[in-house]
Amino acid sequence: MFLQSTDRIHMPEDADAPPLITLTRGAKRYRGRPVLHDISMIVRPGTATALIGRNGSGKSTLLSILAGLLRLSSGELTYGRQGLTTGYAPEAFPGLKLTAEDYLHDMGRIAGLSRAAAVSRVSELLAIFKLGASRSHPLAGFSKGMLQKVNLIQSLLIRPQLLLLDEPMSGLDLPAQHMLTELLQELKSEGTALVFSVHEPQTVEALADAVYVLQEGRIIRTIHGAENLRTVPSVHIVYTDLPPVEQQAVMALPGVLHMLPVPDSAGAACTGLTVEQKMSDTCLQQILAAGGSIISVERLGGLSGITEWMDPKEENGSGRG
Ligand SMILES: Nc1ncnc2c1ncn2[C@@H]1O[C@H](COP(=O)(O)OP(=O)(O)OP(=O)(O)O)[C@@H](O)[C@H]1O
Repeated sequence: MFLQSTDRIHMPEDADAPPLITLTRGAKRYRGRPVLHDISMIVRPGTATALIGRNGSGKSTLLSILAGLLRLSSGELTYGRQGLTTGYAPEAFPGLKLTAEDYLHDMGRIAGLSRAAAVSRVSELLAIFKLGASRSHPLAGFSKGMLQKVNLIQSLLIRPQLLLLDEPMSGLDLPAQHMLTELLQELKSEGTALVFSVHEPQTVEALADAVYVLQEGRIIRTIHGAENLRTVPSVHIVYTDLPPVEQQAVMALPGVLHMLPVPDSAGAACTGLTVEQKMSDTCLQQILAAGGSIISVERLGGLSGITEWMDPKEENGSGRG
């Protein structure tokens, strides 16, 4: 199952945590041809950053740069920690002659795990990804989705501080997508920073704290804050506090996503309530009936304005439209 929206709203992005990655005015040229221009971004621990954009917009190139596999042509990339542990699952993964477990054991050793630790972690992840029965089969005979699972497993062997995933849901069936979403949510809550390219709005909604929209190598839009990254339109209502029983009754209304105390310039104790738009009238009526005063009502952005950058690749053609 995907996490319910209410499960994630209590884990806000920690805006004060020192950045793991700071990219300043990064640019990349391939044989003189510019493919990334003036890219700036900050990635903090325990956050998830989604890169979206049509085919060829530069997402994979940016992820390779963050992974340290490609050099910037200009600009600056700094890491906030020495010895930062990074996992990286590239977009394409080759079918090798090695068996899945031999490959993954080798990758574990390369990542610095002892033999025993590699064997144990590989077994754990093969079971989670439901690949245990194929562990001793050569990767050359694996399906696209099975190869993607092996690709993801190799990126997770060391529980990295920074996890870079290029279209992680690609090729996965729905149960595997749900499982991966939960796994990534767990890693994020443990402090791993996620940066991933994605074409599925529901993955953005389930995980992301920030979205960068890329078009022809430029960031054309950024959206920060999980509240603004919901597929369902929502409304933020600020009202003067109600007595506890009435306050709880409002919280229990269907469609309520988030309730927090908010400061008010007049000094009154106020509550900020985020609610699905279709339930906002009901909430407003209940607040007024309970004696509260409405201070403000604001529609939150939602993902509707950016889903055009996320539709499945197969339907995008060259993506230059
Ligand atoms: N090795 C390379 N040499 C030359 N050009 C490249 C190379 N890799 C990528 N490019 C070009 O860089 C641009 C960005 O490609 P990139 O793979 O980063 O896009 P993307 O957003 O990840 O696309 P997709 O959604 O199709 O995976 C494209 O125009 C692509 O042709």
